[in-house]
Amino acid sequence: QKLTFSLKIAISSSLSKIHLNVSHGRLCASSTSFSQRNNSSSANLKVDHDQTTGVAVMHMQSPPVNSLSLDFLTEICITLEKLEMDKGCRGLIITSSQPKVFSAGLDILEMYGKSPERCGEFWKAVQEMWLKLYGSNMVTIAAINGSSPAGGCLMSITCDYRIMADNPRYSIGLNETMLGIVAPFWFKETMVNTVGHRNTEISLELGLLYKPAEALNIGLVDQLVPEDQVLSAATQTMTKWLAIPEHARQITKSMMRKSTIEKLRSNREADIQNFVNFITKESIQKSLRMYMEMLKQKKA
Ligand SMILES: CCCCCCCCC/C=C/C(=O)SCCNC(=O)CCNC(=O)[C@H](O)C(C)(C)COP(=O)(O)OP(=O)(O)OC[C@H]1O[C@@H](n2cnc3c(N)ncnc32)[C@H](O)[C@@H]1OP(=O)(O)O
Repeated sequence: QKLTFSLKIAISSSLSKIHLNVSHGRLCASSTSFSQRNNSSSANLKVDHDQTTGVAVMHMQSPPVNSLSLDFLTEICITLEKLEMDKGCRGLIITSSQPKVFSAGLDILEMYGKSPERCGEFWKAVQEMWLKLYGSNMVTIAAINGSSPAGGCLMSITCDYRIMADNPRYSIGLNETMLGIVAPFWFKETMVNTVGHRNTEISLELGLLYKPAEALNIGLVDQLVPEDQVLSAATQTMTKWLAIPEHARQITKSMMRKSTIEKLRSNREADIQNFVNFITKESIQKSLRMYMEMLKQKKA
């Protein structure tokens, strides 16, 4: 068996000591005296990358509700690509900086009144985000510190592990049918891979949104913690996951997810066409309009 050693030397003028150590088959160079942070921000994302632990925390900060617009999805994909390529990043925690909401899911305005070309571009970006996250070599943890409907739930279940704030005002689930739309096969399969066929069937047909305790009960999330401990619990869990021999964990993850990923990879164009045909239908546009009106009325 071939062992791959990656020599990670973080060069910084402020660091005088670099120590070599071997950890789970990885030869690492790390500082023992300082924690090196590499923080970056784009318009709607803040990434704190701790070079010492190899863990990046991606804070979504797209007001008001982190809805996934084409621009926001593009930003997320670029960030994921950079982190994936960075040998110094082994773990990713995704969380929200917006109060009460992890992500409201796909931006409904991207699916309403838009040209077929634009809808196609949007859907390609949704696919891209899913492919990058579900197929990531990094350990990925969703620190769900607010509501997480539809695409927000999808984002969460693409991660390896989910920790949710134990606040009954929050909910999570694939509620697409409540909008009069249908969760595509790869949303469905990610859900099946998480909570099993029967739970998915009930959940998707009824468009259920689960309170944290219910979500824990069906295995949609893995752990509930008090709201102010979501990030610290995610960091603790990350340490445990990163202690597993890396190549073995990565191959196992790939084995578990490969067939679902391949199904989309080999059908991307058809899936885009399917989405565009579906979403531009007059009846579907009407359902989306009614749903948006309902959201506004709820507010009034
Ligand atoms: C065959 C298969 C083919 C393929 C078939 C097609 C497949 C498509 C798959 C779709 C996947 C999706 O994710 S569809 C998206 C589903 N998402 C949802 O149902 C979530 C809807 N939102 C909510 O429930 C709530 O907003 C929630 C997130 C809990 C936050 O509640 P709050 O009270 O804090 O905030 P609100 O006042 O409701 O919202 C603040 C503002 O944000 C707006 N807003 C909220 N969610 C939004 C969203 N997703 N997109 C845009 N805008 C949104 C509201 O309208 C408000 O706008 P102003 O009034 O202007 O301030």
